[in-house]
Amino acid sequence: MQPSKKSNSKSATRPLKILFADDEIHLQELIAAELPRMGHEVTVCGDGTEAVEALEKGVFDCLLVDLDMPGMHGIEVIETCKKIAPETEAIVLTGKGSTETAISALRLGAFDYLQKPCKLVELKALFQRVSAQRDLKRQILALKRRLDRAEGSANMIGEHRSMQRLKALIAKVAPTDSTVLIHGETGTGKELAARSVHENSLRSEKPFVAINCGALPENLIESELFGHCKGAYTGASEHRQGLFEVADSGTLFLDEIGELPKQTQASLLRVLESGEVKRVGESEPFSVDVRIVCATHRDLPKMVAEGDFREDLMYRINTFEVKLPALRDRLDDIPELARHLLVRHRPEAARIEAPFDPQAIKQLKNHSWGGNIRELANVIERAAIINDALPIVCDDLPTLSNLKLGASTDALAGKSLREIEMETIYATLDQHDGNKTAAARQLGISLKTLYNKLNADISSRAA
Ligand SMILES: Nc1ncnc2c1ncn2[C@@H]1O[C@H](COP(=O)(O)OP(=O)(O)OP(=O)(O)O)[C@@H](O)[C@H]1O
Repeated sequence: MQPSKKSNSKSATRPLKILFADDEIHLQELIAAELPRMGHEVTVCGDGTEAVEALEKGVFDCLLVDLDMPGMHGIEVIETCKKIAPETEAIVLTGKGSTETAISALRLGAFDYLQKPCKLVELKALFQRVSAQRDLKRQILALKRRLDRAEGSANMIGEHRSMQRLKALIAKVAPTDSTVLIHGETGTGKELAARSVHENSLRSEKPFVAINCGALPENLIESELFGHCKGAYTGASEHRQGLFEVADSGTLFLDEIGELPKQTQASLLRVLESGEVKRVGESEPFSVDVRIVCATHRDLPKMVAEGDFREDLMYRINTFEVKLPALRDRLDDIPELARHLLVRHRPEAARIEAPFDPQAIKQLKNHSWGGNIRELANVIERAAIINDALPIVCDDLPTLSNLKLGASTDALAGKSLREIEMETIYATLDQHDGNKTAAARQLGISLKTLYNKLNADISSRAA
């Protein structure tokens, strides 16, 4: 989707899909001609039964319904509408003297009522309110989902060169509508980076909606992304908006995109290319204006080569790729990060010059941080629970050997120190895919010492 020109949608009335039901022919003709002129799409029905059929089949933003119609009464239509499509706003048209019935309609959840003969300007204003109300509802929904995952602001801590480069890239790409692909190991801050893209974009006032593509069963993911119609499958008892709709005019963050099932990859590609979404079970697509940010810890080109990820989708999403550094490659950022994470639990840490004892910082800097900042956040949270005073000291942290080797002392007993040392060296090399410079840095020894130890080990085995 390339919606840049639509991003001025902050105050404009969003085009609505309106269902109109009235038995008066001249009104049907008027509405069929005038509503499209206001920019809306309208389906006209001559009675209540027809309106209910239309509600069963499609999704509407708004139902405009007369009360006194032959056959099914308007009130019944509203009742049915609230059952099968609770998100559709109902507006009642009443003749003189039926104000009481209109009030019953409001009690049933109707949005408002208009008395006949009504003026087009009144209708227009009402649709503006419906549109604003729907925007608000979407935002609330998105906020609720965000709140569930609330983890503070999108402020990315880190002054290491790699972080400075990353922040500069985000600042450049954020105001555009380009799709961004964020690559990084687990816990490196991919979601935070995605939020930062959103918050620095022109869409910052609009919803930011996140979904972990690996967290939902294959049969639910399409419905979660694109929505579904009532009856689309067993258990779909009402129409439901998908996240593309919820994120409309905002940003949709597709976390762990590499985990998306093959079939959904095809559907997603269609949506990204056409800018149109079709709810599961619905035949008519509708346009959405969504900026996409994806993230993965997987090697997508490798997945493509192995046939697990669509090549065309990869090229569609990697327009702008950013890589998040692992925490072990920016250990100097640890003091600031640790303070930032501690403030979440102990606000007073923000005002203290040294909320951590220097030895504790040293211990934190010595660890390999396979789980990156998420792991650091857990260690800090645990420390904040153990120690209710500041500064945090070494005793409040898990012991370094446990952290570093990830092994119990039982597993080490019976081995010589030399064996343990070599096991640690080989495990660290494995972690760094054989990169000796990175392994030596993490082990806290020089590259030369690492070579000496490896050579000595090889010679002793050969002897
Ligand atoms: N640069 C940063 N500054 C401050 N906090 C950060 C930073 N990066 C990550 N965090 C924090 O670390 C935790 C993990 O971050 P986030 O969820 O964004 O990582 P992720 O890469 O998306 O994780 P996963 O791979 O598990 O999905 C969060 O609490 C987040 O706020």
